[in-house]
Amino acid sequence: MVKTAVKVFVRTRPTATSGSGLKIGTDGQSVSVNIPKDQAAGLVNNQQESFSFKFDGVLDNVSQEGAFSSVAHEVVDSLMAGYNGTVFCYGQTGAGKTFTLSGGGAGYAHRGIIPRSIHQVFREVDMRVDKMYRVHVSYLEIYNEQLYDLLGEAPGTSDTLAVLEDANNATYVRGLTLVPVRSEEEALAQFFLGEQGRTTAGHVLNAESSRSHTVFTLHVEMRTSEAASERAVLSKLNLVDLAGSERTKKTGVTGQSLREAQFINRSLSFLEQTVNALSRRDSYIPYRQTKLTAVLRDALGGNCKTVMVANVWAEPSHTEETLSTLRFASRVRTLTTDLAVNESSDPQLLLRRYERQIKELKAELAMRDTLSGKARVSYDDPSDDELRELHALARRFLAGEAEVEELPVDSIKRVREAFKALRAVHAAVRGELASVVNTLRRTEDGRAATAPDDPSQSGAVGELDARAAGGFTVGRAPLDARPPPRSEVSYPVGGGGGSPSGARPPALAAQASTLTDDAGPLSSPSGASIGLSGPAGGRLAAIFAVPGDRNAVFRRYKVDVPEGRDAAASLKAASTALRDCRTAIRSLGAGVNEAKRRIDDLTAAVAMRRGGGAGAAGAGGAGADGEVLDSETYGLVQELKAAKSRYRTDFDALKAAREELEPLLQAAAVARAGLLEAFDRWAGAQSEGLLRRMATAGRAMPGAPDEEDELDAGEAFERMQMARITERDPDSLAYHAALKRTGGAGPGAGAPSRPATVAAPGAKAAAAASRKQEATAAVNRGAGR
Ligand SMILES: Nc1ncnc2c1ncn2[C@@H]1O[C@H](COP(=O)(O)OP(=O)(O)OP(=O)(O)O)[C@@H](O)[C@H]1O
Repeated sequence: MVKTAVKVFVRTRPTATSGSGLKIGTDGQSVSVNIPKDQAAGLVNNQQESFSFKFDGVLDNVSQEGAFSSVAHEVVDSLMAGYNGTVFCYGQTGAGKTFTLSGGGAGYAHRGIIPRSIHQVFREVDMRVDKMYRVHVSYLEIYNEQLYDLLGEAPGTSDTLAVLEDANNATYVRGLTLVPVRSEEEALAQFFLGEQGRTTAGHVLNAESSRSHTVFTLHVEMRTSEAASERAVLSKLNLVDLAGSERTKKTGVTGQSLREAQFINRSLSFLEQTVNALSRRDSYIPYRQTKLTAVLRDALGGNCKTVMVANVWAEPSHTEETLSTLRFASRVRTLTTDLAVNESSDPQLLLRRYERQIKELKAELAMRDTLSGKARVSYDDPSDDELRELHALARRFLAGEAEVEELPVDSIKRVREAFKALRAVHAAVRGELASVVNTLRRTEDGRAATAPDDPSQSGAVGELDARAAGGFTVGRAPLDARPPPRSEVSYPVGGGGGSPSGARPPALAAQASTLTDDAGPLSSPSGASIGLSGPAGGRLAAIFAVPGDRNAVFRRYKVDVPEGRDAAASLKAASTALRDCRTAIRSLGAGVNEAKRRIDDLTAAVAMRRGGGAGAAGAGGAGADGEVLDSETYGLVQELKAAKSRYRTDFDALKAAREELEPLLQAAAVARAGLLEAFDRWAGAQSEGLLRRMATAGRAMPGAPDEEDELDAGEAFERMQMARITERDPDSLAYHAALKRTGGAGPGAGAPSRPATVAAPGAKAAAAASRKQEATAAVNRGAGR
């Protein structure tokens, strides 16, 4: 932290009248005010005649450029180096505060400190190529002790705004809109827009008097480079235009103007009290007494480089106000602030720091284990292999295998994993049980439905229960045989448990279920229309022009764009292979089931013949165990053997086909993803190209007149005007463009932004809102260009 003195400059409003009593020293820093002795009090009295003050500079007959370079240039420099800054103008009403800060009318030469600061900020941004900058602006108004967001969506609502302190004790306004701006023109447009929304009204002393305090803030975020985003420095520059103090008795104001003047005088008097307390180094500083002092807290005694401009209007009739302003200014000059760069706590930076800390803590734990003679414990996350082992152990542990008496849990992490493993085993066993019960139930139901009295249905040779046999099922899975939730099956538990047909990864299953031979319609939610170029562009442009018809474009992409055609062909090939494999599985499954039914029938027939003693004699053959069979039984047994052999062959073929299915599913999913990705890439490139072309052509919408199209008279004049401005002073182009965007009123231009009559607060807010809406529409129209 560096202690810095608040700087104070006096600026005089030019006056034709002589005898003001204000004298400026030749050093350009001192100023004195002479007050003639009060005749009524007699010639010999104690009334002081001359008051002298010394400041950092007196700006008398100084141009706007001169005022900016004395007052604000250095503050903007330190803003760009990461330091907060505040420039505030103080003085009686009509003394030139708004002229100094915002400028006088739309004249470029008369622009004030705010437009000039914006210009300097963006010039620096352009010059410092080694740094990344992000700039935001905000505009706050304090009117009758209420906060107003001049850049908010709905001007006039102040309920959500509040002055708060952040974790570093810095002041900020919660709820205030921060508008991102990428250029001088954008920032100026926001400034002009905010000016038009001010809740100001005319006044007897000065028809353009500001009856509110305003704070225009430039927020700058700087990083050394985008990639190495660790060092983010945040700084802000507050440019504060205080409402002018006035002696209500002298001006004779009444009604609403009197109320406004009372609020202004009250807040300025609290500002004075705060400055007095700070300069006396009191332990309690009454910052919270008004919104103004709360907002200016950092500027007066916090982390901020502060400059005050004391505006004086040295007419003889205002000598008292001039003296009062100079007195206040000299007290402000005794204040100091603590200056420090505001490095942000970047989340990336924090993450890296925490990672380092975790590493160090782990190393420390390991060292303690070694010192206390404990066996080496790993505090890292268990590897996949370790997890698999732990889950296998959990299964064996639950099965009560003798040699597994306990699970290895030497750290909290492993205790947690052991519980997870037990839960997974439990879920898997429960799933298996449910599926066995369902199979049994289905078999029972099937029997009841087909042959309730047939004893041969009890199952004998080659009973095909795919799950029990460690195989698979063909056909539909029961409704309640869905895989358990993901968390319960996060690790396979090993063993020969049957794999239900739905057991492939859910994501893959989901993808596969949406696959169609031609990749189907594009399910992307975005229906944005996009532009086209290239050989196919002509034909496709019409489709892209229809918002929301992305599917049509996608269909054409697969036909007309070579890259899309290739990707679609790959997907078609993968889908065909997948479909063939599925057909083969279906037909093999049917064959296996048919073979199984045949085996069952033959088994039953053989059993019946044996039970009936039919094989006792005749020219038959010998059974496997040497039993003599009659020829018919022998024939059935041979047939049974052949059926079993066919069953096995079909079964093996089915198994092989099932094994092929998974890679084919994956290949189809990959091909589909590849096609969609290629389409997205291509569509992105097309729309970027279109935007670029539109930008170069200076048009917002396709279909706007081409460069060579004839301009109407207004456009031609506008173009000529801009060319002239560019020729005369290229720096002023942004200023004029921003003025044009916002309706051309300019700062301090008075009507129409400042009505000359006093309106009721509600009417004023409504007028401000409607002015702002019109200007916002103009800015938005401009932004599209
Ligand atoms: N240095 C100056 N050079 C030329 N004109 C000036 C100067 N200072 C002030 N003026 C003119 O004086 C008039 C009053 O100035 P301005 O509106 O800036 O006063 P103010 O202090 O902001 O008043 P208020 O507090 O009532 O808003 C304006 O017309 C402005 O152009």
